[in-house]
Amino acid sequence: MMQLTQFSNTSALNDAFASRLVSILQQAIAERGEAYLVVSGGKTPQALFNTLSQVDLAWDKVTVLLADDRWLDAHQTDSNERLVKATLLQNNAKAARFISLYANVASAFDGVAQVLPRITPLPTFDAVILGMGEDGHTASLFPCSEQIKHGLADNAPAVLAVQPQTAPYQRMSLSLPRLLNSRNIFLHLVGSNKLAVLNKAMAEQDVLAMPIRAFLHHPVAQVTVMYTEN
Ligand SMILES: O=C(O)[C@H](O)[C@@H](O)[C@H](O)[C@H](O)COP(=O)(O)O
Repeated sequence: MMQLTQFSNTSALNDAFASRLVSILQQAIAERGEAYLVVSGGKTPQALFNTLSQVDLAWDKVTVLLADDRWLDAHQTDSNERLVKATLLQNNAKAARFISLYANVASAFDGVAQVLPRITPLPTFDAVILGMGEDGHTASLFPCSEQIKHGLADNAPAVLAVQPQTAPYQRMSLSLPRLLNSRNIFLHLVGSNKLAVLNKAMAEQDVLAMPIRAFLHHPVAQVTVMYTEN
């Protein structure tokens, strides 16, 4: 199920989104003593990360991880880990714990053995922030990849290695069931081209053609779309 929340500009969206996330994380800390926040890389969330990094929160009780990363060491420009460390894990949020999806081996496929034990034991997440590509991928669940059925399967492991055919780098991605195991799921979209992709995803059901549909059409999960045109 999908609920669309529309904002008049990026800063209104980021302010509202940051306060919503803060109340979710605060409630988690109050109830369970810790909070788990899953974020996406790419261009869309960068300004949100900056806003979020400055909020007043018991960040030392928050664990941050990525929905997916490119198989690059954390010093390389296109690494999502680099991005999160440079934008989100700054200011107050520097105190948060970060769990990496990377290991220093040549291939993501070889890295699964090291990354899986970091993610499998984690409890239900408090918030997952997804992004979406113009081909309908989310996290690194790419429609073009050989691994897509594996990543969308009900019994998929928490993480899997993915080789996209239409995007650079091997990826490490959380699977559909691991991402769905969250108290709150958001989809963060900026720009009318992303709204057009969302509308296309809503219009039909084929999840292998557009993996984001597995979230949007899920019979139980509620996906809150945070959207602004610019
Ligand atoms: O590693 C990644 O690239 C992401 O996590 C990916 O799923 C991203 O969210 C979308 O591709 C949207 O990317 P943009 O925000 O750059 O449009």
